[in-house]
Amino acid sequence: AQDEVTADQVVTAIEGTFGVTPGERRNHTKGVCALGEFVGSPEAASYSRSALFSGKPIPVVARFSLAGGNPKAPDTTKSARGMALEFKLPDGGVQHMTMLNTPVFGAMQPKTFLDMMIATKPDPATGKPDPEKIKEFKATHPDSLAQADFLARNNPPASFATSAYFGIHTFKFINRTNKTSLVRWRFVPQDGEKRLTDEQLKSLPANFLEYALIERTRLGPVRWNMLVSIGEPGDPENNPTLAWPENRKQIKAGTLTISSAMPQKDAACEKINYDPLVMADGIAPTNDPILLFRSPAYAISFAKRLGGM
Ligand code: HEM
Repeated sequence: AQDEVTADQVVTAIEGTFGVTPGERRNHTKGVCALGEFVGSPEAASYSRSALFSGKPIPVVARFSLAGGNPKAPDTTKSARGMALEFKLPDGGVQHMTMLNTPVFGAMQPKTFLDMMIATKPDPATGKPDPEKIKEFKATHPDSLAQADFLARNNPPASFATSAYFGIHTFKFINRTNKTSLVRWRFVPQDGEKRLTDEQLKSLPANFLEYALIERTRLGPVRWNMLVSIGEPGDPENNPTLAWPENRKQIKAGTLTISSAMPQKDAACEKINYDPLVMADGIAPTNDPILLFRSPAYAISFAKRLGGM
């Protein structure tokens, strides 16, 4: 049954597919740290009483990453990119947002994610995943297709600074009168969305994203608009593989400014567990089974890497 899948099983399967880099994240292993701030808008404050939307600058510790447990994954890999944010609120509270550059996720239930890890495990004979197993996985897991399709059709970003990042899950905003709104958020780059060309996919070296972000922040701050869509009755609430209709009411909830970036070793983001369920008053989770499953999986990965495993 679906609910028999444990976080331990899934982290073990990630390790089986990608191997283990001791002391490092089991997933999104390759990444870069960054620092900045967020300023929320009054319109967002009417939907959420979170201190995030007070209008005062909120310090942010960010991490940009490549999906997967390979610390040497080429930056041209057609996998997801991540942006994780830790907001440090004035009252000492903390808010996390841990996002991908795909509008939807590739699993409706943890079992699909587990089966994907098992199906993509390299065959010892070839060192590559078995195409037959991947075919079989896709045929039996239709909830995996939308994200895979997005990644196949859209080349990876040319820079972490030229990508949009999506919260993917539905969350709840709760305002001062206790009114709850279902929301989905995304961060859209003021530098514009720019992807690698097919030519660059073939010609670029394995490592350029970290350097490009550090160089970009040296030229001046990098900004994203935080956009929030307000859900309507019937919009999928617990299914991160389904997008919402395009015409939902959308507000600008704030501006993220990244002012510096640095290699992750010994930097502020390295020892953060960007558990997406770390939330402050005014924002709350839905019952999305993937969202709820992430927390224990990240805790296992975090405990292992802190222990040098
Ligand atoms: C069953 C679903 C998922 C599992 C099992 C999973 C597992 C993991 C694990 C084990 C880590 C490393 C945690 C650490 O050591 O700190 C991680 C990191 C990450 N995950 Fe997930 N994940 C899932 C779904 C998602 C989804 C839906 C998103 C985005 C909406 C996402 C975005 C990220 C990002 C951006 C990171 C890197 C965070 C950082 O920079 O520290 N993951 N994931």
